Amino acid sequence: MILQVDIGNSRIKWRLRRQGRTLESGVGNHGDYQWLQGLALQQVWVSSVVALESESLQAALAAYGLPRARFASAQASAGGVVNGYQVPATLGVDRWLALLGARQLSVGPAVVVDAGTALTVDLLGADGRHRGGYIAPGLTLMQQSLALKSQALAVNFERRGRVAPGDSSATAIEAALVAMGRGLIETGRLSLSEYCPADPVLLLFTGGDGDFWQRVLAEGSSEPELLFIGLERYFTQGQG
Ligand SMILES: Nc1ncnc2c1ncn2[C@@H]1O[C@H](COP(=O)(O)OP(=O)(O)OP(=O)(O)O)[C@@H](O)[C@H]1O
Ligand SMILES: CC(C)(CO)[C@@H](O)C(=O)NCCC(=O)O
Ligand SMILES: [K+]
Repeated sequence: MILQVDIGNSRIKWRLRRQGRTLESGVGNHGDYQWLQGLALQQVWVSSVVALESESLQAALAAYGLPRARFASAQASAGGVVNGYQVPATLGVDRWLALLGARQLSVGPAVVVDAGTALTVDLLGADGRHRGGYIAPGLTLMQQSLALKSQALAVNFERRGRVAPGDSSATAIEAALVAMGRGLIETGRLSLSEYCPADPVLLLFTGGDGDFWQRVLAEGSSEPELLFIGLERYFTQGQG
């Protein structure tokens, strides 16, 4: 069995794979690795954007007598994708793997939206060139930033995904955050379409809030496993 792990800033997601099939998957908190105990693993493939947590996972694997983790990192190019960063290794590995995953799902131009702690929007041309991207605070982080400075703004909102002007604090905040996120994603699409005016651009959504943003944009597709698809491509195409 191969264990695949996605260590994000908020949580850890994992899935167990055998012969291209998922046997089990789960979500956990940083520092909690008890679920590893007793697993029969041949390999452990990891995407981590939290260095300290990478070390904790490695220590837990050693403690349970399991194989050492192999960590993916952003490359200059691989799997038909060319990293658009000036310093390719500084692109977040989760963004890199989502781009590899996007390439696996589609050969056309794609806007890859990873809506986790941060909301990242990355542009992938039909030629496989990454045309850069955007990093914004995610929905929860944006809401928390208002609450941090004002008690009056510490209100929870329903996630209705509407942008109509609010008639309460909750609806006013939600409408603004939705408009901001939508504007960012649409800006990304517009930038990408300058490289490929004739091609329809595919929107791909992933991350904890991926479904939400897919509904807001009302197009494209929600791909919760996008990072894992990229992780598998990374480690099975010889670049790992
Ligand atoms: N059960 C859940 N627990 C925590 N967050 C959730 C849950 N369901 C949806 N979310 C949303 O997912 C977001 C976190 O997304 P995700 O789990 O992708 O974060 P992450 O992968 O740890 O962060 P990142 O990869 O951006 O560093 C939160 O902002 C929250 O709005
Ligand atoms: C932006 C996040 C936090 C999104 O998870 C991650 O991809 C990261 O830490 N990136 C490194 C910085 C960058 O991608 O420019
Ligand atoms: K992410």
